[in-house]
Amino acid sequence: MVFIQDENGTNGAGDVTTRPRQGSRSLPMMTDVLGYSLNDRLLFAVPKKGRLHQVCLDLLHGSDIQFHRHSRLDIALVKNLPLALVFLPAADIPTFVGEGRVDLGITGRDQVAEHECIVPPTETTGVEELLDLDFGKCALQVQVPQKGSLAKPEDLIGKNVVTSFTNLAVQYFRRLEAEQAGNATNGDSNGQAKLKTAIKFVGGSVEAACALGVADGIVDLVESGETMRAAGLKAISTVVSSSAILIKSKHASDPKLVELITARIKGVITAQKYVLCTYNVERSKLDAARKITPGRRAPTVNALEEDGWVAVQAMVLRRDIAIAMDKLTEIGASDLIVTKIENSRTGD
Ligand SMILES: Nc1ncnc2c1ncn2[C@@H]1O[C@H](COP(=O)(O)OP(=O)(O)OP(=O)(O)O)[C@@H](O)[C@H]1O
Ligand SMILES: O=P(O)(O)OC[C@H]1O[C@H](OP(=O)(O)OP(=O)(O)O)[C@H](O)[C@@H]1O
Repeated sequence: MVFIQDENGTNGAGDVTTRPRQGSRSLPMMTDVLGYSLNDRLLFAVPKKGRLHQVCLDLLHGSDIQFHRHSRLDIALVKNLPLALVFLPAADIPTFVGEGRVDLGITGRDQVAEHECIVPPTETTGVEELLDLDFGKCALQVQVPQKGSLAKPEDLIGKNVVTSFTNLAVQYFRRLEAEQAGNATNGDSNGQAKLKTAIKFVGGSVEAACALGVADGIVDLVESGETMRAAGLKAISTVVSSSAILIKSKHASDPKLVELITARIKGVITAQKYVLCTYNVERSKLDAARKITPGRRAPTVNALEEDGWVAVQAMVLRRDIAIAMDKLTEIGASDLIVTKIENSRTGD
């Protein structure tokens, strides 16, 4: 049972009934709960747990998407927009959005790739990527024990591989086996020889599988590499590179609201990526200063009361700001101030 909560934060159990949604779809919908209907609301799926959960909540907060969610409830109505949040496991979000049951979602690109292995997108189904959210960066990698004879992915052919991403792993080893057999294919399973490599599913702590003798190698996510190193593993190949993405259904019910939410989220992501740098510099050094801080379009330059000096303001990538400040200091810039950007609309 999925529960729903009204705008005032009151709890209520939600019946699941079949109702046509507004727009072109006819969908099973949770409706008429405590007098509130979801039919007029855009549905937005958010990871309910795991690595992406808190970052997504912060992103919603930064985008002024206001809601109150009771800890036991998987749906929360948004107070200030015709939107309802649906809290789902990251792995399930591509299914709900891909089938058009939910309009928008945030999940990892790896989860979309895993889903698309078994449910390839068609003209009317599957998800569209709206934004790369620049967090949740990781890579799905083939890993083997540091000590041992396995050195390349081909060495795992015919052996045991453990993963939570069985579809991507099957596709990967199917291609590898076909290549080894001198019969390269696009990885499609139709008419292919039986897979020699055994791909086994585990839901978590995949890294323990080799040490416990369940696997010869694993296919698992790596970010910092700490888990892999601690488990005595090394990466020998990358299956998919991933980050969190905003996705939409091909039948999203309210395109204007989708656009508004995308713009708000993009504003927050951009704000997090950049800082605002202001400083004073001699006008004779302005060209050099411009090269160091070109801004997104161009820096803002204002005359100072003091002759021969200007004040400059420009957005600078957060990761580049220390080097930019070093270089500005070298050309004689002074009064450098770096400010956090709370939110932004950059127009592209
Ligand atoms: N170490 C990591 N660093 C960055 N992103 C990650 C990492 N691990 C997973 N992710 C991203 O987060 C998504 C969800 O993974 P996670 O394991 O947190 O979800 P979960 O299985 O729902 O949660 P849990 O593991 O708590 O049950 C992954 O598909 C991936 O895109
Ligand atoms: O490279 P690292 O920064 O160490 O991150 C990688 C780890 O993060 C993920 O697991 P998570 O911690 O989410 O838990 P899980 O094993 O239960 O999936 C992933 O499955 C790795 O185990």
